[in-house]
Amino acid sequence: MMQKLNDVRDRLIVALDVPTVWDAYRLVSTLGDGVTFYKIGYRLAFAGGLDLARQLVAEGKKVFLDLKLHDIGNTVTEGVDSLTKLGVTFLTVHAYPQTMRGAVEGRGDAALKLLAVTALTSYDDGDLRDAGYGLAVRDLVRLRAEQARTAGIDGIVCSAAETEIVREVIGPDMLIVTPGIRPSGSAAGDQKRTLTPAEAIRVGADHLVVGRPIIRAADPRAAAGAVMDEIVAAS
Ligand SMILES: O=c1ccn([C@@H]2O[C@H](COP(=O)(O)O)[C@@H](O)[C@H]2O)c(=O)[nH]1
Repeated sequence: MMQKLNDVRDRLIVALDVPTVWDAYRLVSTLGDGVTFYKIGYRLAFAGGLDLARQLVAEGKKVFLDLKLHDIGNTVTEGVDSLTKLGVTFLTVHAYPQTMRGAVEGRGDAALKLLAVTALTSYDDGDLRDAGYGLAVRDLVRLRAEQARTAGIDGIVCSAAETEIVREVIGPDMLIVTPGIRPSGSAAGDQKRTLTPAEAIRVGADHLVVGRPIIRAADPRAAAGAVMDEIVAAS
């Protein structure tokens, strides 16, 4: 059985979607000990974020590398093998069967947990149709969750709105990580499938990813504290 993270603070993952490593450090220092888990995505990864990932790990933080890898199986295998050396906790790949099998092979025995991105939380059924898919979001998420479990992936990225159907498919041990979290009253921005922190915890999400509602808040530390209070109260 997979060991799930058990410090309640680890349930909140703050997306470091800032332009520079310097901005990221400033944010990490502002947020302090209340935030233990950070996500590095495209913006920072392409601006020195991989070295930052190593550094944050050395300082005792957990890091989620949200690179959403997708390529031919062999290239994914080799890329994931390189990333196992960083010491990060999570890495995303797109939930295509070849990609997921390649990622599992590249991860080998390393501690890195692989998460499969099912359907981006900025997509609704119309966006999937535009992209050439014949399935509604919920059906695609269900199918990809089944394929992820078969491939040996450790967790699923989906909207918290799909947590219950995903849990039915993957069982109790795999992780469910949910972006598209919006505290009530905060702007959705480009996110289309959103839930509040309390709702996401109540339906069974393991980790909530929050970016703009915290990092663009006038007081990011207070915003993160409010999300954490909701998580604790709903847990
Ligand atoms: O389906 C997905 C997969 C990843 N993300 C990432 O999560 C954060 C969300 O940031 P917000 O500012 O809270 O919207 C962002 O880094 C995305 O790249 C996602 O939103 N949806």
